[in-house]
Amino acid sequence: MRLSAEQLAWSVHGTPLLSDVNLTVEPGQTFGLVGPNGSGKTSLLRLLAGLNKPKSGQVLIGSQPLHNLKQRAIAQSIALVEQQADTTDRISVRDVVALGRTPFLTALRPWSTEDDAIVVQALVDVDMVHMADRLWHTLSGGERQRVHIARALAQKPKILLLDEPTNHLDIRHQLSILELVRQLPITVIISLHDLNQAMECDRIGVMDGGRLIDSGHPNEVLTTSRLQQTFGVYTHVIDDPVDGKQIMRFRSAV
Ligand SMILES: Nc1ncnc2c1ncn2[C@@H]1O[C@H](COP(=O)(O)OP(=O)(O)OP(=O)(O)O)[C@@H](O)[C@H]1O
Repeated sequence: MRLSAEQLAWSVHGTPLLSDVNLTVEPGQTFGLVGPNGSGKTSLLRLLAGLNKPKSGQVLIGSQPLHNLKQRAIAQSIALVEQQADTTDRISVRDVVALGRTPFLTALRPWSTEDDAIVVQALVDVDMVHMADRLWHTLSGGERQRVHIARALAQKPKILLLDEPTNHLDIRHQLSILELVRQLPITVIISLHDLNQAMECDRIGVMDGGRLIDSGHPNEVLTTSRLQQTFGVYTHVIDDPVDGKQIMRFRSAV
């Protein structure tokens, strides 16, 4: 499903935090959102998920303006994995993931064995099935992160929004989650601080000061001059002798 933002702006107490964001992510694409701390990545993802209301402009899923849809209808299409989602409830890992099925349950369509299977598959996908009966509050940061991703996968979204999903993960789980996300046949927007990992996305958008200042193919967007100007680092680009891909080496802060 296509996701677009048209002339999006957002402000808090009169302070503009996002301005003039125009973006289209085609069905099935993985779009990497990068930018320095405070550049507006989380704010944009929350607007795209319908959690914050734009001050002006609109978000479209397919051809439907998001603001015309009820929360339940949005949740049937879009899943968001936030950076800091927490709960103090005594709830098992399996039950956290089962929450992903909530938008699809009705009196006429109660919980079924199909939902059980979807929950188990989501736990398998993030390598957490062995902890299905553990209580949420006993998990480590990285384990919680993987459970949140499983909850979003159980939602079977057409559009998946992920806010720095790898920030607590060990390297093996970083790579496996990114590989999983890239292979999903759905539209994905993922914010990432690891710019070498972002290079694996189909397209990249760069946020700076609440604006989407550039977007396009990773090689065209993450140039050494962009890294210097926007991220404040001097970078060398080298070719990986194994697969010929470009690797960025960050030498020093500007
Ligand atoms: N509810 C709010 N009230 C006031 N300021 C806010 C609010 N939400 C975000 N901001 C500010 O908006 C700016 C963008 O924040 P945002 O969290 O979107 O950045 P980010 O690019 O995701 O940053 P990071 O890489 O550090 O996670 C920051 O300066 C932040 O302090």
